[in-house]
Amino acid sequence: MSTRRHTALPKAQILIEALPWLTRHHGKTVVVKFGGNAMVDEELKAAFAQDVVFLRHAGLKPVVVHGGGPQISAHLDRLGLVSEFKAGLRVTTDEAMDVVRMVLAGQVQRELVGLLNRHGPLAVGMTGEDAHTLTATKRYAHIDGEKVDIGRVGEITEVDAGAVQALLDDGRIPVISSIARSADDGHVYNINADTAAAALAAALGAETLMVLTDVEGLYEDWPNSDDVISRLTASELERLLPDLASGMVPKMEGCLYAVRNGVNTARVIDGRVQHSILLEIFTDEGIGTMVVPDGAAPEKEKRA
Ligand SMILES: Nc1ncnc2c1ncn2[C@@H]1O[C@H](COP(=O)(O)OP(=O)(O)O)[C@@H](O)[C@H]1O
Ligand SMILES: CC(=O)N[C@@H](CCC(=O)OP(=O)(O)O)C(=O)O
Repeated sequence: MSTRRHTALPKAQILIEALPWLTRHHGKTVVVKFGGNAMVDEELKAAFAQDVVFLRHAGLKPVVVHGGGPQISAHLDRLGLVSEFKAGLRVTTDEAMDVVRMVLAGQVQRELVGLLNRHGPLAVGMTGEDAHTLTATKRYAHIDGEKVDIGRVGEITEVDAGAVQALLDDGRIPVISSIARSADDGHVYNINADTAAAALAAALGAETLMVLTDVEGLYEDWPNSDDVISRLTASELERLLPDLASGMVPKMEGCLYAVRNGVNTARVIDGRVQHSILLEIFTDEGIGTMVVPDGAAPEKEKRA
């Protein structure tokens, strides 16, 4: 008797390719930073939510930290307020801080929670203010050796990951806005979302920090060529940092901080590619740029 050919066989092969990655990541915490520019397309947002829920059902513990730079700028613009960035950070007046908080916690975070919860009672939104998750003091920008006041922008001084961990232990998906409580004056601070994600990944002892953005990864010679660096060590990244342009600076500083503080890999991946998270975690190829600690053995890496 001849064996019947099943047309669905390739699907089984795809699932089997994911098996080693499923085994490797089972029970591990993955912090995913969803950026403003990767977040403006409705289909991409829905696919992002599917990926995160997939991770959760595959036995990983995803945590979402989100930005919303373009959404904040659009709202400020509607109010007739100008957006100014210095050294990649938004100059945040007291008035702008109210808008940042309202847009991140009241709009962007709510939308992400809603998209994730289409798939079940999983996501719980919070900001870094909640349960002392993120505490910060005033941060200054350093431009050409000068200390510049950029308003209510914070430098994270302490992370208490207890509330986030409790949500993970309860099987939830925490969705966190990048706002911190102030250690010094009872108000709140605006934190770059890449920086917030890296600090949380380290505090949670995450396996991976994954930063979604609107480019393929870290370009070797931006903007002159589109060669993406696929893997680099912490020391190699440290040497590159002074030459990076503003948008990439907090991302790569965050990746460096994460791998220097116990996170096994930090990746920058293209959020414009549908299901980029699944491609990165569950396929042999992987996409984007991966940062590893110095001396990391290739077999410990996800792409090995
Ligand atoms: N070496 C580099 N590789 C890739 N992108 C770079 C590099 N240097 C600067 N950039 C810029 O950084 C941008 C990403 O930062 P940003 O716009 O802040 O992202 P997001 O909104 O996702 O947080 C890219 O779109 C690109 O214009
Ligand atoms: C201090 C600072 O610059 N905060 C950012 C916070 C949001 C953010 O980081 O959003 P993206 O990840 O989309 O860029 C801002 O106000 O735009």
